[in-house]
Amino acid sequence: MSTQLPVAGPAEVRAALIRDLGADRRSVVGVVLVNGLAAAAGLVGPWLLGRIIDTIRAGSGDVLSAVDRLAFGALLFTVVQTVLAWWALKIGYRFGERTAARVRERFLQRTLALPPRVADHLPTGDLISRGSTDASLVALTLRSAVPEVLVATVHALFLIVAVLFLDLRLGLCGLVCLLGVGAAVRWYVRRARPVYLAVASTGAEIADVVASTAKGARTVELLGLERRRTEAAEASITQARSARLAALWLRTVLFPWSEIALALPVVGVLLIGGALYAHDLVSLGVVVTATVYLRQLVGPLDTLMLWIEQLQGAGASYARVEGLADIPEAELTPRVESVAGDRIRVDNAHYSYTGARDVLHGIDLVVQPGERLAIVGTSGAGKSTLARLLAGLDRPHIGSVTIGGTPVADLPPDQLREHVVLITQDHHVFHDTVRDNLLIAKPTATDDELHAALTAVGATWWNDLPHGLDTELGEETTLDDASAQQLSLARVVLADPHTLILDEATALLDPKTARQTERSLAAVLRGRTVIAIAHRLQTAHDADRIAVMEAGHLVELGTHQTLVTTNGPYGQLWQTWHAEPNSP
Ligand SMILES: Nc1ncnc2c1ncn2[C@@H]1O[C@H](COP(=O)(O)OP(=O)(O)OP(=O)(O)O)[C@@H](O)[C@H]1O
Repeated sequence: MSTQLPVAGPAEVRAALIRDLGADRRSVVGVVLVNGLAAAAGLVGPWLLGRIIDTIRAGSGDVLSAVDRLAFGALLFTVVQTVLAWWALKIGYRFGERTAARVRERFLQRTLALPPRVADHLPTGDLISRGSTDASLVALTLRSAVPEVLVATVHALFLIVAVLFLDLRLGLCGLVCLLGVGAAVRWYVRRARPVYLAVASTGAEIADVVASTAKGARTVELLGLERRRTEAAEASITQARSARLAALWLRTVLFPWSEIALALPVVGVLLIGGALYAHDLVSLGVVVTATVYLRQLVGPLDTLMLWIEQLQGAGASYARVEGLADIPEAELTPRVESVAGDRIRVDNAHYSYTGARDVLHGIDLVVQPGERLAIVGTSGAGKSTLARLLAGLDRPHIGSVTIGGTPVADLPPDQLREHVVLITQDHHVFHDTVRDNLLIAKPTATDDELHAALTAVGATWWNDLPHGLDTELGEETTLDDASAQQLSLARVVLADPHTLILDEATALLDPKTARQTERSLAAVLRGRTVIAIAHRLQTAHDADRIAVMEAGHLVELGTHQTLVTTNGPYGQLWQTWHAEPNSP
């Protein structure tokens, strides 16, 4: 597949948002209802103010006690409004937290469900920035923006409807003056999506360049590529800067324009209301109430403006987070009902990393269940590439690699690890408890099974852990290399695959760690099919059969005895090695 991750379209983002809101619809309805009550309570204060003015102007009866009653009413409703608004926000924030968690979990599940051959080719920086920066922005927006936008929208609608009810002429005047705000928002929203998508993707580009430079730091140093990598980083920073400046420019136009536009309704109503009052067509109290309502409108509209800006950035991030769902079906792996047997077959497998040059040229190989096969060959012969195909981390572009007739690379991760596991020197210990580090291999395992797996690989250190399986690794306890390797071998015991592929599992370890790891490995290998890339000919000697590779071809296949007798490439290698003074 392409190395670019898809971005969801506006319709998909809308659908995802509606689904997320719908999943917690009681809270959404709660926010709207409670806030509606708060907004209604907020309308009473200005209306009572208008009544106070009109009562004073009329001057009949007990003006003072009437004004006192009206003022007390205004105070009471202000308190009610404050309490209701606080309650609405509380429901809203809780809803936001739950929805944010749902979005993050969905992203994580989609990422974990990707088959290794897809995940392995994804741009790491882009994936990381979607899972961190983008997911956080979406979470923050859902937590804060959705409740506040709902609250502000309901409040603004109530105020507009109230002015219209109070006096239709003043209400219409206010609405016409509000058109300026609408025009500002329309202008901004039309331009914002591509600009914010560019901000997010150029940010991811920087992460990609930095991550790949850090990952290949030794190669960069060896080949003297520092200048080229620095230039690549500078180019991506320049692109990110232009994208951010474009976003900033949109903001510098939107905010001053909307500030001016927000003042217009008050000015308009004061002018028209003043003229109507001068001709006795409206009372002073109504003009004051309408002005206060429209003045109050600035609060929610300001909030909406601020969030519209944030929503554009969050919308772009939502599109990136949801984009993972758009990876074509063909790239994903449906569950395979059953795999018929444990036999591994490689038929005419051709593979190319770049699409230009094949590094494997028509490999044919059958590995019988329970067999120990060693793969030998000079550096660059294609041993590791073949191991990746056998482990389902990639698929050949011509030919096939199957287990029990099913293409290995078509198995979803949880099914794949029940059949075949590739063991290299790369083991990962998560900053998590020992239990959770092990359960990723078999989520249903009991504590007894976890203990048994650790014991099987000789990881006696688990007895000394301060909190047993609940000990946090990386915080309370750090594991040395041999123990970390044992932990990952215990995962293999739990996954219990019938086939193991070993690629440099101990080649670069220091002798003490290597010896310890080899002992642990021996326990794991028992009773399984083993395909080992052999760096020492002694390993090949002990195997049932040996496959010899040269320049991407499988040139010999047979038992040690046959190959030595034939005296082909392996026989000659064996003789040379035997002639060396320190060979056994
Ligand atoms: N990620 C990659 N991108 C492009 N080419 C690659 C990549 N990995 C390996 N190759 C090339 O594929 C060919 C086979 O490499 P491979 O690592 O499979 O050989 P190997 O026999 O395992 O070698 P070694 O024993 O040195 O690990 C080599 O020419 C190598 O340069």
